[in-house]
Amino acid sequence: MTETTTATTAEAPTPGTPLLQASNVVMRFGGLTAVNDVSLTVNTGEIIGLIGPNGAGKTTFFNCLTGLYVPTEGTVTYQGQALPPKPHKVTQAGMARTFQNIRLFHNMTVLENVLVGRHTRTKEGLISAILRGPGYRREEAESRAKAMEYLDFVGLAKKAETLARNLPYGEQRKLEIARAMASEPGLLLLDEPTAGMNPQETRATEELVFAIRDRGIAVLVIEHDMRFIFNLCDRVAVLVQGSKLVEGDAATVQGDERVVAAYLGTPVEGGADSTTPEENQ
Ligand SMILES: Nc1ncnc2c1ncn2[C@@H]1O[C@H](COP(=O)(O)OP(=O)(O)OP(=O)(O)O)[C@@H](O)[C@H]1O
Repeated sequence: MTETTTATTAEAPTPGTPLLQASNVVMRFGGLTAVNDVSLTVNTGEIIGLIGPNGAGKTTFFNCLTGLYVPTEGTVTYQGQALPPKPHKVTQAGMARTFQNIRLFHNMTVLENVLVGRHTRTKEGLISAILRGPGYRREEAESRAKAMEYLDFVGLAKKAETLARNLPYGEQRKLEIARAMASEPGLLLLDEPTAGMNPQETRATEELVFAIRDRGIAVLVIEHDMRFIFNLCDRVAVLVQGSKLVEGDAATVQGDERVVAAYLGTPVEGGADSTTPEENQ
């Protein structure tokens, strides 16, 4: 792996240029089409929201973008390059993500979790980071300083030596964000970052996402909390039953009767029908 020491902010391309381009992505599981011909562009400097009722295909679409799934059809490019269907290569290319179900190393400290997140930006690989090989130790001082910066950024610097499993739930989500940022992405994908948070934590997360954007990192976020999404996002795409129903700014999406119908379970022309009510707090 190659070393990249310059912060993403300094390398960020001109705001408004396409970063991620997903074109006509289809993902089928046997007879089920979980993602149906979805196209989405995220430009530099943008915060884009992805919403939709439970089971609409949001996480599956994320998995297609980040190399966990190879789409049945369609293409995904990052800065104009096709993305290899391997999560670590996608991270290396500049896309990092968090997971709906938090995936931390629970028996490692908060700081160690962020250090693991830096492995794509250091010469030493993930295994060496976990096993603490000699090369890893050499790079540790520099990586440690960087990791502490990210912990400070998300407000967890004081908990650096705490075991991840001992953090309250909301802070575990923040730690996932710090770990993702440690790979110095150009685009951060957040899968339900406020799930399980109280309103105060949710507002703090909103501020955190704005701060991430202000550092030159574009954000694509899945979330069920509508207030959060509409406060935050430049554009919002609505998935219903695997298909993109609407995409636009907050006013456009909120005013679209097909979106209201999809969330309330009213039949909609074109197949977006009878969806169960959503937990849109
Ligand atoms: N690995 C898989 N194998 C088979 N079916 C799957 C798989 N992953 C997802 N699905 C199905 O694909 C559909 C879309 O699921 P997905 O989790 O992407 O929805 P979602 O919009 O993220 O839902 P939620 O808001 O509840 O997280 C669902 O019907 C789900 O059961």
